[in-house]
Amino acid sequence: MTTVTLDQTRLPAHWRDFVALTKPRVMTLVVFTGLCGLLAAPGHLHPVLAFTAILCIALGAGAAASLNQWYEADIDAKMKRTASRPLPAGRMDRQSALHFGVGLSFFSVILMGVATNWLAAAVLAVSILFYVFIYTIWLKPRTAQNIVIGGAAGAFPPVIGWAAVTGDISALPVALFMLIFFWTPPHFWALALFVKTDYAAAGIPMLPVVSGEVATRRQIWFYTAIMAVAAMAPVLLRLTGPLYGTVALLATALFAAMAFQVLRRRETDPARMGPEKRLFKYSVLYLFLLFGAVVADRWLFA
Ligand code: HEM
Ligand SMILES: CC(C)=CCC/C(C)=C/CC/C(C)=C/COP(=O)(O)OP(=O)(O)O
Repeated sequence: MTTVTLDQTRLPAHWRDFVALTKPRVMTLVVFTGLCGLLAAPGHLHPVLAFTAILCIALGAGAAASLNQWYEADIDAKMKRTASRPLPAGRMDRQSALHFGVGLSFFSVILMGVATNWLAAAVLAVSILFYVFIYTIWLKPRTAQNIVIGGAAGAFPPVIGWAAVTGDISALPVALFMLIFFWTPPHFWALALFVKTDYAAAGIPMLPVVSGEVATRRQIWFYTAIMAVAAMAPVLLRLTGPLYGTVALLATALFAAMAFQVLRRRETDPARMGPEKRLFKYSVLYLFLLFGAVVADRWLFA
C-alpha cells in the first residue's frame, strides 16, 4: 500500500491541479441540474446574472470538492481510483488546497448574494457546509449510511438555481431536490460495488464493505423504488407536463430494469462491464435526461 508523506512535497502547484481539485467531471451534472432549476423557474433573470449564478454554483461545488480532498488526502492516497489526485500524488500541498477551497467558498457565496439574492447564497453556503462537515468529516468515516444523509449536499443545486431567479423555494424545486436525494444511493452504491476493495483498503465504512454485496444490492433496489416515486411526483402533482412524464416513465423503467439486474447478481467482477458499472454510468445519463425534460417541458408547454 502506498503511503505518501503529505505536506512534505512542496512542489509548485500547476493550475491544472487546481482544476482537478474541483472534480470537474462530477461538476458537469451539478452545474446542469443547477442550470435546469434556473431555467425551469418562472420569472426573468438578466442573462449576465443568470450566468453568474451558474458560475457561483460551479465555484461553490469546486470549493467543496477541494475541501473534501484537503481533508481526505491520506485516504485518497490509499485508493487506486484517487491516488493520482493532486494531493496524494504530491503535486500540491494541503495548505494550498485548504486556502483555495475556503477562498472559493466565500467568493462564490458572496458573489451569489450580490448578483442574485441572499436566499440562493444561503442555500449555496448550506450545500458547501453540508458536503464538507456533515458528509466528509462527520458521516463518511463513521457510518455506511453516510451517502444517504450526506447526499443531500448534491441535491441542492436545482434549488439554488430556482431561488436565484425567484427569491423563493416552491414545490417543483423541492421535488427536484427529492429526486436527486433518492437517486444518490443507487448512483453511488453501484460504483461502490466495483471499487469496494479500494474503500476496504482505505478503512471507509461504505455499505458493500460493512454489510456485504447482497445487502447493498437490496438497498440499491429499495432506493430505486423510492427514486421512481420521486421521479414521477412532479408530473403526478402537475408541476410538470406530459413531455417530462413520458421521459421520466421510460427512463425510470430502464433504471429499474438495470437495478433489477444488479439485484439478481451475487458478485461483482470489477474488470468487466457488469450490471453494476452499467447502472452507475446510466445513473448519470438518467439525471441529465430528466432534468433536461423538466426544462423542455416548461418551455414547450408552459
Ligand atoms: C454524496 C453523494 C455522492 C457520492 C458519494 C458520489 C460519488 C461518486 C464517485 C465516487 C464518483 C466517481 C468519481 C471519481 O472517480 O472521481 C462519482 C461520479 C460521478 N458523480 Fe457522483 N456522487 C454523489 C453525488 C453526486 C451528485 C449529486 C451528482 C450530480 C448531480 C453526481 C455526479 C456524478 C457524475 C457526473 C459522475 C461521473 C464522473 C465521470 O464521468 O467520471 N454525483 N460519484
Ligand atoms: C453546490 C454544491 C456545494 C454542490 C456539491 C455537489 C456535491 C456534494 C456533489 C457530491 C458529488 C461527489 C463527487 C461526491 C463524491 O463523494 P466522495 O467525496 O466520497 O468521493 P471521492 O471518494 O471521489 O472523494
